[in-house]
Amino acid sequence: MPLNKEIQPGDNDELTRERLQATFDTQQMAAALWGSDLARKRRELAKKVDKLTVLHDSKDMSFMTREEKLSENARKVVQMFAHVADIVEDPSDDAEMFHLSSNAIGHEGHPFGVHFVMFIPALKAQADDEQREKWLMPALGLQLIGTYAQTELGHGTNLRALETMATFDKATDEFVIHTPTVTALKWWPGSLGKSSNHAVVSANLIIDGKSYGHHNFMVQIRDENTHKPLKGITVGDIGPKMAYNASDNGFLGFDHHRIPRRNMLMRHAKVDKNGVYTKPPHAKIGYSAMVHVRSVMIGHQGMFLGSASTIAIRYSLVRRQGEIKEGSGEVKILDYQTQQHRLFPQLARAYVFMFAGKEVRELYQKVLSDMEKGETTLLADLHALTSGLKSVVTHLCVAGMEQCRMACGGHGYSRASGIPEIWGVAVGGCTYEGENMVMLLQLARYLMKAVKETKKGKSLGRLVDYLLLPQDRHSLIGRVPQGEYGPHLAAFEHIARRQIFKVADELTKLQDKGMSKEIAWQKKAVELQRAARLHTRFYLAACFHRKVQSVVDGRIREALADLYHLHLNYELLDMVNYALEDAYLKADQVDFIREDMYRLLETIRPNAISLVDAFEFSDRELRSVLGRRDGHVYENLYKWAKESELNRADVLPYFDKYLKPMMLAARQRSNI
Ligand SMILES: CCCCCCCCCC/C=C\C/C=C/C(=O)SCCNC(=O)CCNC(=O)[C@H](O)C(C)(C)COP(=O)(O)OP(=O)(O)OC[C@H]1O[C@@H](n2cnc3c(N)ncnc32)[C@H](O)[C@@H]1OP(=O)(O)O
Ligand SMILES: Cc1cc2nc3c(=O)[nH]c(=O)nc-3n(C[C@H](O)[C@H](O)[C@H](O)COP(=O)(O)OP(=O)(O)OC[C@H]3O[C@@H](n4cnc5c(N)ncnc54)[C@H](O)[C@@H]3O)c2cc1C
Repeated sequence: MPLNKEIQPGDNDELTRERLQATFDTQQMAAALWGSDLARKRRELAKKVDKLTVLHDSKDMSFMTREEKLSENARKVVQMFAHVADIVEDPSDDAEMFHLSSNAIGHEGHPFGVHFVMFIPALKAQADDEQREKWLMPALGLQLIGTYAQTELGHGTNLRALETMATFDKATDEFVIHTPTVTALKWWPGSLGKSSNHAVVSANLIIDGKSYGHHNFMVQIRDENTHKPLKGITVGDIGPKMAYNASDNGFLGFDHHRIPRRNMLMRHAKVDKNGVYTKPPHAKIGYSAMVHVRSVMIGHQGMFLGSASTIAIRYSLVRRQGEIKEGSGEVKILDYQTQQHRLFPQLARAYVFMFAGKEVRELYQKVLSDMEKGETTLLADLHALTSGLKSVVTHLCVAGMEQCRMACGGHGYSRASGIPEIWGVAVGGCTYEGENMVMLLQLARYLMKAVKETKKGKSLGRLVDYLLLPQDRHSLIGRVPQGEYGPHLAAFEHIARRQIFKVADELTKLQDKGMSKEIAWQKKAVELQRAARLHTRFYLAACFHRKVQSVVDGRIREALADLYHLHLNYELLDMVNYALEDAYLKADQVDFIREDMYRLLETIRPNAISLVDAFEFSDRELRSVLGRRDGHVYENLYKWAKESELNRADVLPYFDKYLKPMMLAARQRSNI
């Protein structure tokens, strides 16, 4: 059977020649990346979106003001829901809906972003049956627009310091929601500024003067018809951001605003009409919407890096600059070893982040169904895993995307490349849903607990059972037959385990000297977050291994294995200092890793375009002139530039207003 190679009439010949070299079928690789069902659905929905002009951008968003962006994406999201039944197979499938919104709307935000990613998950996990009936059904039916209002102007990380109050008034069976200070204003919630009319609000539950910590409450903030803020509510937009400017992240204040008692989300924690409080089965069960987003972010971030890699690799096969051999003509920039070294490891990361995203979603679904039954044993594991992955993946994604941008030279800096916007969206992920450093320290807590268990000969679970294994003193990399990569994965494991035990021992020593646990933690915090990073990078490498092993088709497995082996080499070199510290690796082994990495860059080179084609991003979804599937970059860059709002007239008013008078005056002065 012929292999699918994504060749279409009118493609740039250079790209066609590249595509013909592929050793595998891109549609089969897409199935490995997305899962065969989702890959098929993506392909079909992209075709349908192409035909539905109401879903198309009315002009490039780069040339729009914020208000135009908000209005444009509100228009498109409404059209998207109006046509949803004709486009997707299952509107309740988040993954399919995400791809529809990625194609039709892009990633700059829209009024229902937080509604679907946090508001609804919060209701699903935390509202009781009656409350689900009251709010979840209307929310799913788009009768209301919700947001998730937790962060305040003064505090985002330290949730225990949130100031918004929900004081129970027994006499009226209501909560009084109040913002006592300016720092207590809710700040940042997506779509709050101008779009939402409901919010899940985190506030301190106070009953008879006693605080029970923050809980979640359903608050209507705007009138459903006039959209005006309700009495006692102040709400607005927090202003422009680095990116994500089609989202109206907002502020929100309450002046003794009253809501019924039953507006507290009461699936787990409860308050009855007498003010009697019932504790939830797990203290952090109210954090489930955050865990949900962290779990979806992993795959999304992989996709962002996949988009940037697609743009940079396709462009690097169109762009020619300089000669390798004098007189033999200019080469494609992807033929430079430095360009391959810059881009292929990012491509490999995009692949593994997408695989890890799938694994973590499966664990999330399991924990969610356990929670339905009041079972919370796996919550700590999920929290630890998502905290580490969220931090490492977002950090490596933005570092990788920056490489992609620089690899495109000057044109990468233009918004026409599409990279600045996705970079800006991805970098937000380092901050939202828990600042990365803070989340790494959450994982470190879990790892330190795991060490304690290990010392008793027990394991906390599958994610950390490698801590029970003995340490090898020396690596076998380069000491076993060429082509065996078991020792590479073992090196990730060794490095992570060593750092985890090292910092655990250091903490114990400090405490043995009389230092408090908290101060010892501070003294070792940098080392602790390193342990969390190394553990997560081991998890990612092991996840890549699991994926390669699971592929049945030989050609796909071989092409994926090349990326996996490149990933092992590149990441090990990135963290090689840890392996040199205890002489686990010797200098000749480091050279071996490097040489093997250079060999793999050459092996991957002919498959490069097909490895990015396999993401199957449509041009509409990619929104990049440089990353166009057909490779016709230059004529379209020129066309794009002509759309610039500055080109609407040859002479703009500021010339007559400022520059001309200044030059005239200067000329007059020089004539005197
Ligand atoms: C159709 C789909 C469309 C998709 C479109 C997508 C587009 C949308 C894009 C949206 C963009 C942005 C949305 C962003 C939203 C937000 O940012 S919402 C706000 C997020 N905020 C945070 O993440 C705050 C971070 N801070 C925290 O999580 C906590 O404060 C912190 C964990 C740091 C500490 O919490 P405390 O309550 O103070 O904890 P403490 O009392 O010290 O106890 C620690 C203890 O608790 C365990 N723990 C903490 N969290 C959890 C959890 N979630 N689950 C389980 N366990 C948890 C922790 O491990 C400790 O346990 P230990 O046993 O004591 O060690
Ligand atoms: C694009 C975007 C969308 C958002 N959407 C929402 C939303 O829909 N709803 C919502 O409620 N919020 C939202 N947020 C807010 C977001 O969740 C918070 O900004 C985030 O949790 C970080 O909190 P912070 O801003 O208080 O940072 P800070 O905690 O002030 O962080 C500042 C620095 O202090 C360090 N730091 C803080 N605490 C510790 C610690 N314990 N140990 C070590 N270092 C520490 C951090 O590592 C960081 O370097 C959004 C934010 C962004 C950027």
